[in-house]
Amino acid sequence: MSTLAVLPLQHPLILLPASRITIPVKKELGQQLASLIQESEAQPVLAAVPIVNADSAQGEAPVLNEWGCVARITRLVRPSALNPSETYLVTLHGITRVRLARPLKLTSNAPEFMPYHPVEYGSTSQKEGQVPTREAIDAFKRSSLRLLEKLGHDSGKGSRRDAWAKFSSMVEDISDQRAGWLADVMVGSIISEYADRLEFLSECDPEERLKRATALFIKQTSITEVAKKIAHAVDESVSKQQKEFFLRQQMAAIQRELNALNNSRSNLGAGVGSDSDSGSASELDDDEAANADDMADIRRKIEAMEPGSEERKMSVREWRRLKRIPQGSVENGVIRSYLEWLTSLPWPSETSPATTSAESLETLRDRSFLTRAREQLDNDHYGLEKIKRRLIEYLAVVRLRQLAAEAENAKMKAQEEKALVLAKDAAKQDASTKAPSLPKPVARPPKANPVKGPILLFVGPPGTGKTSLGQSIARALNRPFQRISLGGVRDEAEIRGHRRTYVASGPGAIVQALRKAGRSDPVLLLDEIDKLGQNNFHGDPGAALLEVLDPEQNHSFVDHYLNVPVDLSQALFICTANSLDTISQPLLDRCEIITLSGYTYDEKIHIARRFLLPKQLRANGLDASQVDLTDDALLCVATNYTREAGVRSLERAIGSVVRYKAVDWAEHADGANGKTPERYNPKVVADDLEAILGLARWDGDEREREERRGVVYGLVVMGAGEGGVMPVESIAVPGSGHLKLTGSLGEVIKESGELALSWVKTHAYALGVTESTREDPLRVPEAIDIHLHLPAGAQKKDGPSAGIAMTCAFVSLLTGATVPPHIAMTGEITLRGKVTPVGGIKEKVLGAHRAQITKVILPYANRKDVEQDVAKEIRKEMEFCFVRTVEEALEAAFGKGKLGWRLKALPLLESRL
Ligand SMILES: Nc1ncnc2c1ncn2[C@@H]1O[C@H](COP(=O)(O)OP(=O)(O)OP(=O)(O)O)[C@@H](O)[C@H]1O
Repeated sequence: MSTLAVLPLQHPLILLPASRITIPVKKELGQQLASLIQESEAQPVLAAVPIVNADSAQGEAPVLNEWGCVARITRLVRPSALNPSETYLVTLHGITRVRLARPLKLTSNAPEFMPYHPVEYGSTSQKEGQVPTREAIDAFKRSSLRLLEKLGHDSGKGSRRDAWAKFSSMVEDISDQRAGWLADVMVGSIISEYADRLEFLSECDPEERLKRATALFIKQTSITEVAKKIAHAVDESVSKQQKEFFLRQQMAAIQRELNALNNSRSNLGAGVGSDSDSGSASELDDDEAANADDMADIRRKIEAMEPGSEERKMSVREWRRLKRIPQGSVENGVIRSYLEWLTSLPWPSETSPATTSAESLETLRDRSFLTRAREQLDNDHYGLEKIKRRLIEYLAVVRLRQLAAEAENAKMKAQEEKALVLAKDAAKQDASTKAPSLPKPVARPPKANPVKGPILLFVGPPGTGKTSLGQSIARALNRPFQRISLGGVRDEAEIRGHRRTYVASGPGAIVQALRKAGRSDPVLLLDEIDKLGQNNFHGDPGAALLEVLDPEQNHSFVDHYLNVPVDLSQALFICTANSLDTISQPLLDRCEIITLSGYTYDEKIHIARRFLLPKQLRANGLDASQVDLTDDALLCVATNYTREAGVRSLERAIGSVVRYKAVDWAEHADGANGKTPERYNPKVVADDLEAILGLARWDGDEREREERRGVVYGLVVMGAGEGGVMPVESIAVPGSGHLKLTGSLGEVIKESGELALSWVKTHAYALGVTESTREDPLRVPEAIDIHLHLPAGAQKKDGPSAGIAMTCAFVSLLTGATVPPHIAMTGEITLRGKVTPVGGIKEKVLGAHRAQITKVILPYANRKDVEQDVAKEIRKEMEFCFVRTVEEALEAAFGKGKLGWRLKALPLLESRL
């Protein structure tokens, strides 16, 4: 009997001989173990005895097993210095069984220290040294080999399987004396049942131990078998579910087919449009039937595609992929929507290879086509004579080219057919002599030359009828009309589509429009191309448009999403823009510019009467007898409420008036508030407008214009292409002879200001501002700065056309003479005092007319613009002064003799220059 330190092992830990465990121990215990290690020379041993009652963790006194295991402490890991409260880790290696010589009673805090206790080694008993009987060893070997084989089989490939195989070879080779030891090793590593292990620990007779191990292994083998069987059963039930799902899917497909068959039968029986059966079908079945119908539709469309064409090849490829991919998967949805897009485009088909539709061809062939087109334009738009004339020319060209292309097409087709007949004859002759040759692939039939008509670009302020002219052209040509809004398009993909790899990708605006049009020859209106985003990291949307608009390239336009060339050569493109400034040069080069500059009041009244009022009456459910808008009232709306180049706000205002009258009429008709239908007054006069539309926005605007020193009125064209009047204000402030320019001015307009001041300084003596030619009017008699400002500072302004207005402003400021507020001017000046022509005359004159300016000063070279572009009524109503020099401009602005010229001074100055 000897004494050993007893280490109680927490429930359910057990250490068997020949096994190893690593367990955490508390600080006190760790320290005790550490001192044990320090005291002993070799690796110290202790008795690891399991605590058998599971409740000891909850504070009950622990009960130790009678048997334990002598263990060698092979390793002790101390907690780190940084965190000393951590537990120790001790690794024990079981050596042999040990029995407590007498029961050891522990207090509840037992695991915190190791008592020394007398023990008896199992090996000292006589039984331990005995060799087990042959039968026991054979039974043990058999059972362990069987178990190991099962474990190896179930663990699949890898290191575990190898470990079991190693065990097997050990079992086979083990000597009879060592069989007990092997039983310990195997039970330690295979058996996990606590009670079994505890019992096994108490068995010190090798014979008995082998028998017990045999029993345990047999039990384990059957457990493994049962577990496998259960797993297999679960597996089977899952695959059964899958099978059931698959069969259900098939059943649904069969059901759909039967439904389709029934539907077609009932349609045949009851005639098309009958829905006698539909009541009995469930909504849920409808969905499936619709799905099947869609697929059939896609299939039909693919079959109708021209054989051998790119689109057909692509569709067939995708269709096959679609069939392979299970329904309901994401990929299936992606392919399906792609196929839906691809098949919904108007591709040339086997039956109609020519891309221009029969209806539009018929319209073009009609001899009265141009007369009808003219009628159509007249019916839709008032005035715009020049533009209509240009559009008729355009339509004539489109017609001629299209007809010529058709003729060419017919000729090519005839040739092709002839060649085909010849080839067939030759094949017949060949067949009689040789083996039949393979059929040749069908090539795309000959195609009409693309119609390369000019691309029209309508430029003008909002509401001048650009979009509606495009619609009229489409109506005249009997083609579908589609509008593609490009305002704010920054991403090339919006025009060309996103590649299919993107989530939620789709085709671009062009392909979408083509699908909506349903024909390959629509009129496509590219609206607001001046608002197209510039080149950025999303690509260049303008560049994509260039390809669309280029007749040389657009017969094979590739949308990123479809990835199949689309023929756009039959489509007619019309662009619209408010101004040309932001349109890129290459894009402008492709277009023929048609300018719509706005309407005179007279034209507006006509447009309102003929088009806008009837349209609004229709929209609001009234007829002409219920609203009588007098000319005065219309003019008042146009002048005081909606001062614009176009007629959009006018239309809106008329809409408000009509709605007001609609309410009024309804009240009278219903007899509300003592009103009767007889007392209803349809007339709307100018005085009623304030009650309907509120206070006039522009009323008295002219009165605010004042005749002041240093202020003159210039003419401008604003961003949206609208002409108007802008004051040029200047004041003198104490300073040192500098010029300050404000109002968000660009480089050119700033230079123009400096130019004007230089001219004025040079002519200061002649104008009587200074007493000698050497004096600087900004320094003598007092040193001043001139501050010139153009209001609406938030709006960017540029261009040279404010030259004469600025000169007049400086002259007015320095001389004290003033320019009357009914005069406005535009014109560029040179350093030598010449007035050179400027653009936008029509818009500016119309703007001046709207602002009730009665006299405009313009460069002489712009005379022809006024004569050609400005309506007669306006020319009659306004006075035009065409000037060649600044002196003439000053005289026109200030009035004859108002400025005290020292005439003799001029030649002197000239010669000095
Ligand atoms: N000459 C005209 N005759 C009859 N109606 C006209 C005329 N000009 C414009 N309209 C009408 O004015 C309205 C606005 O025209 P539209 O939409 O074509 O303007 P837009 O020039 O395209 O403007 P935006 O630049 O804002 O797109 C339409 O209802 C149109 O029918």
